[in-house]
Amino acid sequence: MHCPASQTPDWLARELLPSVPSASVCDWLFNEDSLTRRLTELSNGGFSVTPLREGWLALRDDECALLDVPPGSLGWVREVYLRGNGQPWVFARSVAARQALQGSGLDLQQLGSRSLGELLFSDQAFTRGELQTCRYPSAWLPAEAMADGLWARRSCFSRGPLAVLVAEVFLADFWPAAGC
Ligand SMILES: C=C(O[C@@H]1C=C(C(=O)O)C=C[C@H]1O)C(=O)O
Repeated sequence: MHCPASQTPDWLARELLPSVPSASVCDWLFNEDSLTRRLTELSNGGFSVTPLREGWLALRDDECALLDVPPGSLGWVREVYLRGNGQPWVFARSVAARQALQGSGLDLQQLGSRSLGELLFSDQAFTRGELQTCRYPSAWLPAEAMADGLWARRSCFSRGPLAVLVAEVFLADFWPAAGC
């Protein structure tokens, strides 16, 4: 799905943000620990993952740029809700280019409602790249979660030639639950 340039977000590292969010928001945007672990703690064990859409799709321009593959490259796309006590707290979109996945041994297609984080954080061979943030385009969210100006973050988990780009959008109901 080609997105007009006006919609392609400007992902920025913390030090490049024109205005820095509150300390509590920054903690969620830039903390490098597993979000699965943190949401499990915040929900007192009430964490769950709901797959929304998965499949081989053309990756978006901002994804291709970061993964350093040609525009329109095919990749595995996994979109999920991360829920706290049943409430959608985060919309996550994780992608990996098809040619990098093939032969990598990483089988994203079998994950289902297990957390991708359990895979990425249990394998010491994965290294996490810089965390970047943006205000996520509302049109890229599921209809029921659409809202302007939601904070998102993304980072790339790499293992040799394989790169998994994980974007996490904090939904409106998350911030009151986190006490922010
Ligand atoms: C990278 C992590 O995995 C989480 C789990 C995801 C999934 O199951 O699709 C997506 C985004 C992540 O927040 C993590 O726990 O930090």
